[in-house]
Amino acid sequence: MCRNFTEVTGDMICPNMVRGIDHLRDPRLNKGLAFTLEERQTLGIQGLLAAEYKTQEEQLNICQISLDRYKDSLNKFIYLMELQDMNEKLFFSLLSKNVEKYLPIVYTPTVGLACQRFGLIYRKPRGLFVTIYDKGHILNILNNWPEHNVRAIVFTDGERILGLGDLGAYGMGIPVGKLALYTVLAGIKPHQCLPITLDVGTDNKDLLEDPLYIGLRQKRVRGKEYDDFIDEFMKAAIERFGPNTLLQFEDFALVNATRLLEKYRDEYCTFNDDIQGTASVAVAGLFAATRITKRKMNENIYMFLGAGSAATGIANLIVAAMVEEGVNMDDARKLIYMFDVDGLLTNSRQNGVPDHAKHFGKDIEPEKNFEKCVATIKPTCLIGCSTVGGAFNENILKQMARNAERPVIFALSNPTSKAECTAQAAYDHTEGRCVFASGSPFPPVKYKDKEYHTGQGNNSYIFPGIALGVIVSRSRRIPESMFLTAARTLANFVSEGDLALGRIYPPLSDVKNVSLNIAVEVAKQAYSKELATAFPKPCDFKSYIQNHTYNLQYDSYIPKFFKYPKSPNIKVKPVQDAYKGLVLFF
Ligand SMILES: NC(=O)c1ccc[n+]([C@@H]2O[C@H](COP(=O)([O-])OP(=O)(O)OC[C@H]3O[C@@H](n4cnc5c(N)ncnc54)[C@H](O)[C@@H]3O)[C@@H](O)[C@H]2O)c1
Ligand SMILES: O=C(O)C[C@H](O)C(=O)O
Ligand SMILES: [Mg+2]
Repeated sequence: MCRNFTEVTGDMICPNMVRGIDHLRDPRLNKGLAFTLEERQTLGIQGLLAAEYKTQEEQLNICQISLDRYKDSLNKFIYLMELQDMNEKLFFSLLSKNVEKYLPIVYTPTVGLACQRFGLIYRKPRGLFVTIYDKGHILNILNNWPEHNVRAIVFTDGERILGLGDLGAYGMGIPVGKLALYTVLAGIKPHQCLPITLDVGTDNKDLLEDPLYIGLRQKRVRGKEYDDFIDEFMKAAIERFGPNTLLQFEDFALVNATRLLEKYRDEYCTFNDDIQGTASVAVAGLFAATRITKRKMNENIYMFLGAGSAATGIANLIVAAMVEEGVNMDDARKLIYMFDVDGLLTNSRQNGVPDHAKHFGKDIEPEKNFEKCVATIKPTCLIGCSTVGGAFNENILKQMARNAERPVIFALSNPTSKAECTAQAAYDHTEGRCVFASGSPFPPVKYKDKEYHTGQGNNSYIFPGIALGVIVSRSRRIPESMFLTAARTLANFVSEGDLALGRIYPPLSDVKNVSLNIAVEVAKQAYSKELATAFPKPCDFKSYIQNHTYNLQYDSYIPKFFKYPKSPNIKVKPVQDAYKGLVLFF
């Protein structure tokens, strides 16, 4: 039996005709043993499956049992990737069912390990690899992508994968993981998402010598040739998929991240997740923390370890938040200190202040000892975006406990091994008085017989909702104000119960609702700023957006008008319990 794809799925457009067997081979159509007998017979696939019928719920239980059998997190990751390649709805419904349990596998920290071992676990390709040698015909490569209705691209050049450094083409795990979260946390349809790795080589010596490496085996191309390549990619992306295609920069190194964002933000529908998404989630956490510390945003002194993409993104949004609350911009900047690999950002230090962080250079004596800075400057908020695991040592944490009654400590570097301190260390060395968040999840902390559930200050609370709002409104651009709005929306979701548990973010199980609300605010802003291009403007934003999201439930492949002809000679008899739902002919 042949049918059109559009007819089958309702929203996929594909000129190819779909045969019965394609329902087993195509992960978007496959339901495994959940094909009813009627479907099996209608599609001509009866006998290609075992006789048993299983509901989606039963299949989910089997997946959970299978996953629980694996002790090694990388094996869990491989299982989930294979599930995604086999049965997309089952994959996404499994992740949605228990976000707290499965996010740490498809996302940080396990995705970091998966990227490091990408050559070993690479089986079925997912996403596009565009290499520097495709320069001049990138559009042709994008034309090879079989989906036409792509609305969002997450792309990396693999140079700063989490805090793990240059992983070259192995970085593909990141855009794939981010886009899985687009669907799980915001309900964006999977076929509208495209992960891309821009392969310009790698400067990672180990990878260049790794026999398993799958990318270009050469040093990174830099300078004009790199810039021209990125330029051609950006142009080709919108030529192929339309002018309002969302282009999310992910895990670019500091040398490129800020300058590329500045170059493209007013010309394309683009944002840098590490700069802007991170800023938004961190500021949301700081907003929520004010309810515990009773200090307003401008009653804090902020100290960053790391002054790269994430740190300066956060610092700039903290300033914007204070300005919105009536604080003078210069006064706001004075409250923020930064410390990078060369020491405190002071105007008189040897290498000067890097351009991207120039607003935060201070006219004080240079200092290379971070611990000393924490003791003399006495920050009340300490924010780690340095990629240096364990950098917030016992002395530093104890000093923070002296600096404030309720010190705020964010260890945002990923994956877990790169976190500036663990949740347990933060509580132990601040007598349980800290307000803590980390980029990767930590298990609950016990301090003096009380259990605390610390929050995950990760941009995953932000980028899916921003993307959903941008996609549904077809916004032409993504102004900075959307990230501040997203931060306020997220902070409003933090309940008194969360705060009592020590959490300044809502539980991960609420993220879907958070994303929906962020999307509503983002879309409203797109219309009010005349950036939206989807018309007519919706009356009820929430239900409009909900109507555009992915349905996790299996589709029925029996067209409504189709009545399966029952032969009078066939006796239909329901079989015993083991064959629940399956009707066999005897
Ligand atoms: N939680 C989140 O949502 C989130 C979001 C983005 C980035 N991050 C994490 O933050 C980290 C940094 O990301 P980025 O994009 O800012 O990277 P980046 O390369 O742009 O910046 C790293 C910064 O750390 C500084 N640094 C390096 N070694 C240092 C040392 N020994 N002492 C002091 N400073 C040092 C560098 O000078 C630089 O300023 C990564 O681990 C990343 O995973 C987390
Ligand atoms: O990927 C993450 O978990 C967050 C962030 O984008 C990062 O680069 O660390
Ligand atoms: Mg990132």
